[in-house]
Amino acid sequence: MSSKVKICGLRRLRDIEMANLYEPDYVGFVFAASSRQVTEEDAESLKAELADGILAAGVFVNAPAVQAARIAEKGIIDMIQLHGDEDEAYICSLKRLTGRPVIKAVRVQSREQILQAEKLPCDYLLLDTYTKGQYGGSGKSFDLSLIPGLSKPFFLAGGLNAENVRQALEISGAFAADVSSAVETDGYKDTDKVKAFIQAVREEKR
Ligand SMILES: O=C(O)c1ccccc1NCC(=O)[C@H](O)[C@H](O)COP(=O)(O)O
Repeated sequence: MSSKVKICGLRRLRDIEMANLYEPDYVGFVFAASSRQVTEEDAESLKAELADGILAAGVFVNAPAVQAARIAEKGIIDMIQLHGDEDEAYICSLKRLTGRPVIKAVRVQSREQILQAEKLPCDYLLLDTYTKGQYGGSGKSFDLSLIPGLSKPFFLAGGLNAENVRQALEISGAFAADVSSAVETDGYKDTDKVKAFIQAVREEKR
């Protein structure tokens, strides 16, 4: 099956116009502390302009479940992406409150850690690079040989770019490729880089 693609950290109207043009499967709005952080109000305006077929994931780090639930309830996000220390009880309550798919990020340090995370009641994993003091969006890659055989679909993240993404998808067997840093110039999403990344993922289909 062909791989999906997610562009994370959109925060300007022009980012949404770019997404509508190149049609990634998913975009991400970062609500956690980050240079890419958006407010609920920003995200609401951006989602209103996003084409119907593109799903928006809200990215949270140890946020109160009611915050994510409120944003989902307003229709600002279609999926919930958790990058902190959220546990089974937290994920269960979020699913009960929202009924939305949950993506649980793992900042990969070991194979065992990924296998443990697979037992969580999330719909997808997102395997990302462990960087001390940073919850995501580091632009750094990790050792793909740490990824065990998984029955749960997973997003592959961490230092992907248009040059390395096809090989990374082939090696890992990921359901989707997720990118942020490599499709930016000076901290903002760059149309040409986004286009090249999406094309690279989609060429992998052939
Ligand atoms: O991107 C951020 O600033 C961020 C901050 C806090 C938690 C998660 C964050 N990003 C989540 C993502 O989905 C990124 O796309 C993922 O970490 C990959 O980023 P990159 O290595 O820069 O491509």
